[in-house]
Amino acid sequence: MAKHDIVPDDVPTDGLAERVRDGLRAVEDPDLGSDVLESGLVTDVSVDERVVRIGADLTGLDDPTAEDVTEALRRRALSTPGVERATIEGETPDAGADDAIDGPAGVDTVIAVASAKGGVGKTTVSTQLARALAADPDRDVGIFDADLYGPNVPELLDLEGPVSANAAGDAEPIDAGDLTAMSVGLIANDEPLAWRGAMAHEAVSELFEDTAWGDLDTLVVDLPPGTGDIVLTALQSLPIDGAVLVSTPHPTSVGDTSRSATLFEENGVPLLGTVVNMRGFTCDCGREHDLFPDTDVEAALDQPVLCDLPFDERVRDFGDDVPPEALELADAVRERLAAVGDLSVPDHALDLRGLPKPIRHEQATAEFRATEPGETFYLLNDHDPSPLAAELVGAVGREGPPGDAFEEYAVRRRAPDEWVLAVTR
Ligand SMILES: Nc1ncnc2c1ncn2[C@@H]1O[C@H](COP(=O)(O)OP(=O)(O)OP(=O)(O)O)[C@@H](O)[C@H]1O
Repeated sequence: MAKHDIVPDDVPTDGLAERVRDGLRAVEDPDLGSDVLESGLVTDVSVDERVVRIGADLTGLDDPTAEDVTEALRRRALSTPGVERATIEGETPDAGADDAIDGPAGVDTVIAVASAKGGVGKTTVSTQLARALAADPDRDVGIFDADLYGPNVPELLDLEGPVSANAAGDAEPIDAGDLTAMSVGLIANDEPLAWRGAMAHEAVSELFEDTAWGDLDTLVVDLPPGTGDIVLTALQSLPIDGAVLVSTPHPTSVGDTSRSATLFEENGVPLLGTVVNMRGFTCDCGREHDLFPDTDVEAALDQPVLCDLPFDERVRDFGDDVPPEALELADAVRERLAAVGDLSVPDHALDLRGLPKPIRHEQATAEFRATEPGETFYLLNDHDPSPLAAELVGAVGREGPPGDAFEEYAVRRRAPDEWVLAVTR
């Protein structure tokens, strides 16, 4: 952020926003010719401790013009006596919203359950996890079966269609005891599923979006297996807060799971950990057998093992009692969610969404430089800010004395088009 050359301490901050607004009237809207306030290009001016934030609707302008206007607004704001810093924020309504779905309004947390391969127990784990989370009488929990090629949740929970629509035309989830459930299987009428590509993606995201989930604390999503396009588009379009991976302890399964982990990480979905399914069994004589005692899943995947599930009838029993291992899994998931949890974003976070790309870098660098040592710099973006973060940390880190450099930063995807970066200097 550019600093005002002279900041007389005695310039009062009372009425500063109004004085900045007056100054901005000298900037012309390049499309309409009138001043930027009259034309509505500037949508908001606020001041906090001599830091001015200007909301601007730059959506109709090409990048070079938007850059010029942004620069003119910033210069004008900084030339107002008493202003120390000035930041421009773009309008965000359509920023990056192409395929992204905003979370269902009443759903607090979405947990995805995924596996690298079919048949490793993903549906069993997601269904038992949902039941275990719902065992808390104070929590409302739903399950969304997005596994197009094996939508088995209805079978496990003994559910049948038809699915009815509410007055708004949204699909009503089916009551499944302590849970509510929706499955692509409930709308497919037992027809062979031969969905491909865009059609499959649309089926998953549309059903997710068009389901009347109501108020839920947690929604568990059983994703299709693999790392192909359908999983990719599902994890890019659904508002997932954290993912649980399911693997068997077989070294090949663990190797494949590490590729799934990479896919999730690359898409900014926090990994909560792995469930190692069919870890071992207890024989009739009572002895426990670990099928792959040498496999250190935690080390191989570099993420926590949430629980080891035995190969046992109990795990695949969806009767009245939730298996104790599933209750432990639910505890571990809640704990991990709290640990990786949402980065809460303060009001003063720099919101880069809606700004042309060249301006984003410039503004982020300026604000980051102005962050005091010990303070945390927060930034909102409509796509993964990791490359920008690495650039900031590298460039500004090198400016300080040796040993002062910092490399740690946290990136979270709060929604498909809302990413948060936090760096503490
Ligand atoms: N821990 C376990 N102990 C005993 N049986 C299990 C266990 N986990 C899963 N199973 C059984 O293994 C089979 C496959 O499980 P499941 O359907 O959950 O896998 P999946 O990964 O969802 O498969 P897909 O998505 O390919 O259909 C099912 O018959 C299930 O009952």
